[in-house]
Amino acid sequence: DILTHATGTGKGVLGDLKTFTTTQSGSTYQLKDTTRGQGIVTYSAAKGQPLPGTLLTSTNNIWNDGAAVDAHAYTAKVYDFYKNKFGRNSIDGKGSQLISSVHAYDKWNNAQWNGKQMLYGDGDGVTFRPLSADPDVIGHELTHGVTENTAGLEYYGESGALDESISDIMGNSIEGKNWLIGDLVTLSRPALRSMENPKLYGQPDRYQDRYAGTSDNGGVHTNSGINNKAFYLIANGGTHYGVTVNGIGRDAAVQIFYNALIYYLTPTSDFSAMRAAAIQSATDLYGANSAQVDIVKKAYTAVGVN
Ligand SMILES: Cc1cccc(C(=O)O)c1OC(=O)C1CC1
Ligand SMILES: [Zn+2]
Repeated sequence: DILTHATGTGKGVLGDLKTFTTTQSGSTYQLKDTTRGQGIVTYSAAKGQPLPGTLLTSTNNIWNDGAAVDAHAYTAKVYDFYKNKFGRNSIDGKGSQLISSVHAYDKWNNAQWNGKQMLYGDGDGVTFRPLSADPDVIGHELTHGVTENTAGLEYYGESGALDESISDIMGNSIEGKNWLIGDLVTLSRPALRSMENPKLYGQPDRYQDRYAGTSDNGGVHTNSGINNKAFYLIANGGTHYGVTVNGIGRDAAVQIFYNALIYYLTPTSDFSAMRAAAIQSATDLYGANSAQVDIVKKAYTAVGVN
């Protein structure tokens, strides 16, 4: 069969109509976008099929699986963000295929990068709705893949919290609005995490209040709040524990963190190394005596990281 790309239409989980790129193969359409890197391919892993599950197809290019529509359309949005803003071609920089499986497991309140692909649960309808419905979730999961291919931050303790924070920072920058993570998919509360006020959802907002226990790989989803707050202060500005920081905007701030990720962070980087990496990236971009470098220093001082 001759394979040509086509434009599919469908409603996302929240009932919003969207268009996305599909592949026509004879009289069938596949949820496969061959116009981006080596492809964006979206599967259904319903009923516990072995991953990635069943490639989604349609006979008329009109799609009614909202979770799949969102996963496919938002993965293209994340791909375009990395390509257009950072010149990065997919997770590995070489256009590697972006594979997503929706309906993973049973009422799974989780989203995951499993080292090879993205997985999205449907949620149980109490805690979460289907997790691919929020672009910051897709940006978060795909960024775990980018981090693995770059700094390789170890997923434990402080380096693990940085891995989590970098994923939140990229996911938030891709969504490009508010400072909440997962706000479109959480049902039992307004959001999963707040970068503006981490304490709203049980995260520390300064280093001295960090979690030092062993649960959740040493608190990777808890202590990420400290670095998320530093990003918020650099991007938006604010006064935190008496330290006032002027914001430089989300767009400039995320460039500092992407450069830190690909040039300076290493598998065992801790919070202090994150501060140094962000200062060095700002120095590279704006000069040693720039206002931006001073803002980065102030933000990390505000969250107690020196
Ligand atoms: C919902 C969830 C549970 C456990 C791990 C993750 C994880 O990917 O670390 C997860 O996904 C997120 O945090 C996304 C950003 C909302
Ligand atoms: Zn994560």
